[in-house]
Amino acid sequence: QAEVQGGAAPTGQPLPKDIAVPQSRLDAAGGDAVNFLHSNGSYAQTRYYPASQINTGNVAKLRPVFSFQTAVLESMETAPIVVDGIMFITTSYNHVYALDAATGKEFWHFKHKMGPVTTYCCGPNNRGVAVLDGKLFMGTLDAKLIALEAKTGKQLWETQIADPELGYSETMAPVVVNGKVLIGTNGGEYGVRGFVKAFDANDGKLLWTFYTIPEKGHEGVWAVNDATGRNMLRDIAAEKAQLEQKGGDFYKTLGGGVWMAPAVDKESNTVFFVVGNPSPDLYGRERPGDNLYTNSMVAIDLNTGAYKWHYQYIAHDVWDLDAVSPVILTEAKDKAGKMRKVAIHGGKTGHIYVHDRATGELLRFSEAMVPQENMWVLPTSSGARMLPGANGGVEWSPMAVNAKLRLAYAANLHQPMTYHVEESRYPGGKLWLGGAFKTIPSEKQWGRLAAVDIDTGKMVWKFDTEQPLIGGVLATAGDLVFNGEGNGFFRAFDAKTGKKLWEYQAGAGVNAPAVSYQVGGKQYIAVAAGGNTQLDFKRGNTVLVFALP
Ligand SMILES: O=C(O)c1cc(C(=O)O)c2c(n1)C(=O)C(=O)c1cc(C(=O)O)[nH]c1-2
Ligand SMILES: [Ca+2]
Repeated sequence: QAEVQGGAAPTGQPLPKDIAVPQSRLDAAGGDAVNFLHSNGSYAQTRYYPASQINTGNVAKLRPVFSFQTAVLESMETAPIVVDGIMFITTSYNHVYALDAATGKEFWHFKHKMGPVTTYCCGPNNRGVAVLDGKLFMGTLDAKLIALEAKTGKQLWETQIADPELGYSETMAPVVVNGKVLIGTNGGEYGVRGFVKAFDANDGKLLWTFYTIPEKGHEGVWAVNDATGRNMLRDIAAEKAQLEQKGGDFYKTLGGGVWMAPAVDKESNTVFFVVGNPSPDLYGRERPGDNLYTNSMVAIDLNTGAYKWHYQYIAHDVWDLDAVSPVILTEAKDKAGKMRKVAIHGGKTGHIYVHDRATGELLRFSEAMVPQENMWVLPTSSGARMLPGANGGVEWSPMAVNAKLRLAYAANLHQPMTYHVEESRYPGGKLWLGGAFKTIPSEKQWGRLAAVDIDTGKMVWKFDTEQPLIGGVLATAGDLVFNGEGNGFFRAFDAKTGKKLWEYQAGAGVNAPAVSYQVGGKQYIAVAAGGNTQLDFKRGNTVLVFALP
């Protein structure tokens, strides 16, 4: 139940104006070339920004306008939200700042009063706020949802989403729609039972819950192959015998986090998201069956949370290959050449999957964007080498789509790993991997920004980087693509060719998705440079903002 209070008082001063973002503005956000109202730009999450003042012809002149430093020197994954010249950013450990988006002047600073228990697997991250009317919403590491008054930073209410003692925690940016705040959970490394919940934006009351692990039927269809038709080397007979013997009660600890923002199709009233790995990550004997709906795309009803369809990429995953990069809603050709409404996902597997939006039917999967090897070798106690490693392919990094060019842009990793398994029982809300995935020190790691034709699945261009890429992509109507690297380089590319047109050294890892906006008719690009915990890229505490001179 929601309670009003809990948070520390914000420091600073109120905004000089009211923030007013009614539902109509959120609905129109994809065509709004002034603001950036959703963490991934719109409910369709294409991260395609419709302003072209900064474009292929002039981006070489892009230069910093200001750098805003937070008080928290830890990994930054925030997607700034920009409303009428005011920017809202978050940091690790759930601080929120409101600043002038043209000058960097700080208005207020809110610091969440963290509870004693936090159980995040991969860094104390936060990926941003959501906005509706005059309120901001943020999920916290101690598994709360809080609402702030946007004008002052004062906390309006907070509600406990789930029990952090059991491994529940929040890193994702919520999505607000029709008065509901939608949020999932992390905890795939802790034996949670994953979900997406809807809370009332007015008071934080729970409206519905969709569990990503059904109580009955999580064994699925005993799939032999993955989504691309490769045999996953399961011992189905042994799994069936295990299920017979132990029963299906382990649904309570089967994992299936949802830790990136869902997409929403208002026309069909549908919420689309992808579900992370089963628990424990590498030790499959604890959890016979397909482990539905882990490693799947899922569609549910916005009003009720009722199941519509799912498509599972990897049944009975034993490699921590979460489906995680946020779902994008766009259109693409089917095999017969007919344009269809689609939902797409970039996998840790290194494939982009294109689904019919109404049915989930897999229309195509792209060629592998990064090297694959030994798929699907089973983990062993001494370690089995398989590519991609457990971070992907595509990590949580949101992709972008330029529909005019028919291209999806994906930030990839190449990180050779060995997968190790060890017998392991549920440790009661503590980290529960059932083994380990280890990078191979003698093998080179690198990254790849890939542009994939969504109508054919072919990689049209690629730009290889020194370091594995994590953080996400922004595409703009200026035919540009923006992406950062852990070594501090933030770059702009020609969206058609992949030619590097501009770069800037930020001094700390640029491992967050960029955004764009305009103030007073001038277009800006903003990105956080705070490094990344999971890949141990150099930490920083800065949001950098760029514009033309
Ligand atoms: O299964 C999960 O619940 C879960 C959650 C998170 C997270 O919320 O940060 C990550 C992962 N898994 C994960 O597997 C992973 O590689 C990862 C990287 C990061 C990050 O922020 O850089 N988070 C997470
Ligand atoms: Ca995971």
